[in-house]
Amino acid sequence: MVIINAWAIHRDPQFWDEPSEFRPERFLNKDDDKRPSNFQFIPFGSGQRICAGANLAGKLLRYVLASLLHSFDWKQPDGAEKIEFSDYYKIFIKKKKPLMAVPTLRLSSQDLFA
Ligand code: HEM
Repeated sequence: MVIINAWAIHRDPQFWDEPSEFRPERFLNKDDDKRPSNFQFIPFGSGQRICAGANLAGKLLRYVLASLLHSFDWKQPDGAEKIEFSDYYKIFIKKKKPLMAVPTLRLSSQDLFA
């Protein structure tokens, strides 16, 4: 059985410039082909057992993130340390230090949150 380690692939400098840097703009250029068919970017796995919800998740994630940013102002709790981005990998990736974020309602009416 071959086990593909997506964590290692997603951080391989052979495929990604400065792989540990948070640079979401690297996904903006559609001509720069980093799609799953090239097996450089496989958050949903690949092949026969590829995630059955990949398309739904791709659409939902944008909607969920946009809704959270639109509906709330976000800040760290008082006295919190600087946000720490490092992570570790076992079966899945976890942040080394949990991120605490405090939402505050930002829409003018409760009805707008429905
Ligand atoms: C960001 C969200 C998600 C991520 C990162 C994700 C990732 C994955 C991964 C890595 C696998 C294993 C693929 C493999 O074995 O090669 C998987 C399997 C699966 N996922 Fe997701 N998934 C997500 C959301 C969803 C959603 C929203 C659904 C359903 C509505 C879903 C349904 C499934 C199913 C049914 C499988 C098993 C497919 C099979 O074994 O044939 N996933 N997912």
